[in-house]
Amino acid sequence: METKKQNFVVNRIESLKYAIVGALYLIKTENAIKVHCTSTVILSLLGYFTGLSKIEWMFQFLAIGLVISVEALNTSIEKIADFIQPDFDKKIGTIKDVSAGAVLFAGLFGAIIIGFIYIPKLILFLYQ
Ligand SMILES: Nc1ncnc2c1ncn2[C@@H]1O[C@H](COP(=O)(O)OP(=O)(O)OP(=O)(O)O)[C@@H](O)[C@H]1O
Repeated sequence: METKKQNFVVNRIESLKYAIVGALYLIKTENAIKVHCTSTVILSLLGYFTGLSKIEWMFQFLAIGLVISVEALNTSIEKIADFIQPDFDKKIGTIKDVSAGAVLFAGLFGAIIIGFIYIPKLILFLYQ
């Protein structure tokens, strides 16, 4: 029983290692992910200096996490598509377009959340 429990913990740590390798690969190779990481730093600094509330921080990180996660899945789908069909294929094109559409949805709603947080602060800053 103890061995099984240990294996479970070891397996989880192994999986985490693979996930970190994947995340580092994305950061090193994908321009979109680099842009999102830069945006994360900028938004975190902006949040710090504008004094976000706990709820605003939660929504900001939720929006950032949503966009980065969907972008990562989109990259994964693109790579699978390129692997199974390196040549031009209408169906592959649709698969990639749909996957890119998911990123667009996440980005759009992420931007709305960020807008809800910062637009009132901007208005207050400009007119007070
Ligand atoms: N093998 C293919 N067959 C048909 N259409 C393709 C194929 N590869 C790409 N496309 C079309 O080109 C678009 C862009 O594909 P691509 O793989 O270059 O994604 P991208 O968003 O430009 O990639 P990145 O995330 O690296 O910037 C797809 O959404 C699709 O419409």
